[in-house]
Amino acid sequence: MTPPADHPAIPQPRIGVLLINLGTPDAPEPRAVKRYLGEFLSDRRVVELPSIAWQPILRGIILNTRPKKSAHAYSQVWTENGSPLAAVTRAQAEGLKDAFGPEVLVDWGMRYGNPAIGDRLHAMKTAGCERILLAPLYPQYCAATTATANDKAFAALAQMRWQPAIRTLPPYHDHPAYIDALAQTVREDLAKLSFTPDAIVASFHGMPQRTLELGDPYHCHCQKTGRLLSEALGTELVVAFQSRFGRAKWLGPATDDTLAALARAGKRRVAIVAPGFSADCVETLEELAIRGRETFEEAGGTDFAYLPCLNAEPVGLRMLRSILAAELAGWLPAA
Ligand SMILES: C=CC1=C(C)c2cc3[nH]c(cc4nc(cc5[nH]c(cc1n2)c(C)c5CCC(=O)O)C(CCC(=O)O)=C4C)c(C)c3C=C
Ligand SMILES: [Fe+2]
Ligand SMILES: [Fe+2]
Repeated sequence: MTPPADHPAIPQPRIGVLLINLGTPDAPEPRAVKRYLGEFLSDRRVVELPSIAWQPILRGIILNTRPKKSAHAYSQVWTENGSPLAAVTRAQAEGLKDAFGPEVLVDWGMRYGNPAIGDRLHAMKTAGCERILLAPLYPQYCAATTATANDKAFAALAQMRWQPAIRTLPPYHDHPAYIDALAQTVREDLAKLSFTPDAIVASFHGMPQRTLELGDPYHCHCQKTGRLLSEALGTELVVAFQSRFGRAKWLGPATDDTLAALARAGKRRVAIVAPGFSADCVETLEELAIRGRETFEEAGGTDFAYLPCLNAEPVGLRMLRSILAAELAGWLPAA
């Protein structure tokens, strides 16, 4: 039946998959970094302090000191395609473009900065997506990453008259496809090294210790990934937590202390991998690959290798395709 002439246009129904990562500055410059950090560190899921106490510290101290230092870190890893985190997340979305058939649109968005989650959800809805899978690309669940990404998406959906049906990607810290993909890349990368490491470190992003006590499963998810990866590789892994921020107690052991302690204990050859990051970013490429190496060598280490994340490598894309396809079950026509 033809709709009346004044009926709003209704596009062909489609399914959307929105890959979500943390977000990154638009440029490796203090002004852009300040804007990004201002949004990121004002998120009450990230810094769980009352605004009245935190905002004066953030605006009065942190945003006047940190952007310059962080901009320098970003400038050391910036690529011709922009920030590594954005470049890789874009490449992951492009790499999965045809993975689920012509009726599935794969896009990407960032929790902070650009492309904004709300803008991408509106674009997907305009393109006809009546069902959307939100996929925060954090293998280990954390309120400061997974939950806030979903919160942001739901805040955008709250503005829509005709909301799409929504699913969210669960944590995949112990998913066999994820562990197998990690084990395969670690094995292949180790085989390319000119040395055999005395120790392999699995470094995860840190969190305040208090979040573990309050019931966030992040620490347990990281430990489980570490154990499963160690079992898959058939070798011991040293689990550590990086990127300490602020004065509160954070999960430990700290990655920098661990690297120095290994060197001092005579483990002179070390490889380090960051299984909690689905894309290489300033935290892996600058903090681990550059500063981690310096820390290790200053403590007497001789050989250091940073092993890249799964990124948009074929093995990483195969893993994402498999875990996303499982979440689309019942939405996609049976294969
Ligand atoms: C992978 C999980 C992550 C958790 C958990 C996390 C918690 C967390 N982070 C900060 C502070 C900063 N993080 C920064 C960068 C950053 N963090 C993650 C991931 C997690 N963060 C990623 C992927 C990145 C890289 C972004 C990029 O542009 O490449 C930064 C910015 C860099 C810097 O200035 O050092 C800060 C600050 C807190 C406070 C926190 C939990 C409480
Ligand atoms: Fe972080
Ligand atoms: Fe735990």
